[in-house]
Amino acid sequence: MRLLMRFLKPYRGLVAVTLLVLLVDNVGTLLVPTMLANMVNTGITTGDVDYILRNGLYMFIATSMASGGTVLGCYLSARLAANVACDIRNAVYDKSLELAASDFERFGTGSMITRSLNDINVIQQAILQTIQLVLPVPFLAVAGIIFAWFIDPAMGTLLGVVVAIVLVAAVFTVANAAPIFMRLQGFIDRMNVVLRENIVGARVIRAFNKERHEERRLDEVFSDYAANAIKVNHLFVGLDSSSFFLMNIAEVAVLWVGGNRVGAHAMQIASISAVLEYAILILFFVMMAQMVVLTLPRAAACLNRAQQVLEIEPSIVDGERTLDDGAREPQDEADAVAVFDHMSFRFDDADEDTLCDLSFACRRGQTTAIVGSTGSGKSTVAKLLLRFHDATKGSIRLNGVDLRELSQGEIRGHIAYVPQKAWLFSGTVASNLRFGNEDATEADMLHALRVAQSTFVLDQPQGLDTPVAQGGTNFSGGQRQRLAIARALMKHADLYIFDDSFSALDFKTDAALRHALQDETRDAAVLIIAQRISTILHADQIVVLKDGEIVGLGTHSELMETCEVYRAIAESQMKGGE
Ligand SMILES: Nc1ncnc2c1ncn2[C@@H]1O[C@H](COP(=O)(O)OP(=O)(O)OP(=O)(O)O)[C@@H](O)[C@H]1O
Repeated sequence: MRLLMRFLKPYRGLVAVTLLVLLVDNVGTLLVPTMLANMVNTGITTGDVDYILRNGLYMFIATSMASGGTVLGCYLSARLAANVACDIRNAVYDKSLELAASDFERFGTGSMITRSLNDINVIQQAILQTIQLVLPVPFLAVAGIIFAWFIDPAMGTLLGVVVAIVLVAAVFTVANAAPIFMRLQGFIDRMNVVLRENIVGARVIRAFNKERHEERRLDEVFSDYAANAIKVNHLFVGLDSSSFFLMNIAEVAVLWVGGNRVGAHAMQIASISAVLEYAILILFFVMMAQMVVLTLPRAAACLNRAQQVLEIEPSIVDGERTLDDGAREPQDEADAVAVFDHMSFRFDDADEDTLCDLSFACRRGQTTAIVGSTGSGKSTVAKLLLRFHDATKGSIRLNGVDLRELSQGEIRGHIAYVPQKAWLFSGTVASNLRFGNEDATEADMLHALRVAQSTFVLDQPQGLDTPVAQGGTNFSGGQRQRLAIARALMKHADLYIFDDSFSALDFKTDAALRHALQDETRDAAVLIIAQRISTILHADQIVVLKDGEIVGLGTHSELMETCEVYRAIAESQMKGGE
């Protein structure tokens, strides 16, 4: 609730105007039955045309208030709900970008998608329906009973008793329904996770003939959701029918008691229809409010889930220093761009260090390579440099400043990164390249494409405007890698990181690309993570990792003589046909 208040606060004015408009609508609606009764009881029975015309005008004004108020109220409340939902959605998204990888993993991608889309839609609907259908109920009920009481105190009392009975029944139903709605959101989360896995991994499922197995798994998840949704529908059906039954009973009671009162000359005939209208109006709103209130626990659960994301304290806190603060490595290390200083790192959920006591420097104008068997921690080195995680022991410095003292934006502004899995965004080649530099000219883009050996784009009829599907799936693995490299080259960085970015390239393209890169990155440090020895053969220094520890550091020829692990990797690849 606190969260909702926080997001409603900027719209205080809109909230006030919306409530005022709804009040005008409700007052108009309540006045019409009494005016109609007066017109019949006084105007028509006495034949007073002036009275009928005057009262008709008042009725017209009241009806205009009611109908105008309804239209405007619907518009304003829809606008308010949409704005608040949009703000919550943006806040959740912004927070998800702030979170460190380990923070994000606490929720998982599937749950984050449900929280950002489905949950916030539920909140939006709840805000809208609460304003339109729940908030008017107390006013309509109290004012309607008072109006009926003024027409005839006995009828007012009768209406009060009926409304009280219906309200007690509503409270009872809502209390029983709340847990079912709370569970529903959890099932949606689960469906999202399993569906995502199945859609993304569809080809693997087919390749392993696991369609039946996955169908059963999905069926289980869908059935759980369906069983719960059916319970919800039973509830609504029960509620609907009992509400209409109570409404009809109330109408009969009003006609019965009203008829007797007219027979006893205690009330005039048209007053029965006025009281009947108040009864129907109040009971209809109570019925609708009941339906909405039933869904509020679900909306509260959704709000709570959004709050869980918004309240999480990112485990990576931005520092305040900038790289222009003047700190530099000592004179003899002046060319060091990134320095690992006895750095160790352990994942939160791991029992031992993934990287242990790493010490090496990536120097300006030089290429540093990292090799090692799979799982030895190569990609983790890149992620630490980008501050997706913080070192557990020791430190990493960028241009002489400890990464923990810098903001993530500052760090990433000085690093160009090509991830292991080359991911492209839906759009065009140009829009993907501009991701690296918003102000890039066409000449900049063509240059980056040439360096990255991606001129195949220019052979396409649309050139730079060639469409790119989500993830870049309309390109081959090697083409995607080269476009991701071109995107990184759009940025003028101090450090270029290529995480296994040449693995899908043939040897000729790999060699041509590395040759072109040399000129391009002459003034920067380059870090290449690779599995293939041929890719890093000419690196100025090669770091050999084994189980997260450095077991060799030197050039290719030095390591061939001194490092057994390196020699074993190199020899296995030579035998493999290189
Ligand atoms: N988010 C994580 N939580 C826990 N452990 C992780 C996580 N990510 C990676 N690891 C572990 O850290 C180790 C190093 O992973 P990393 O991806 O750095 O290896 P790599 O040398 O790049 O492997 P590859 O060559 O296969 O890409 C692995 O044992 C892996 O299981």
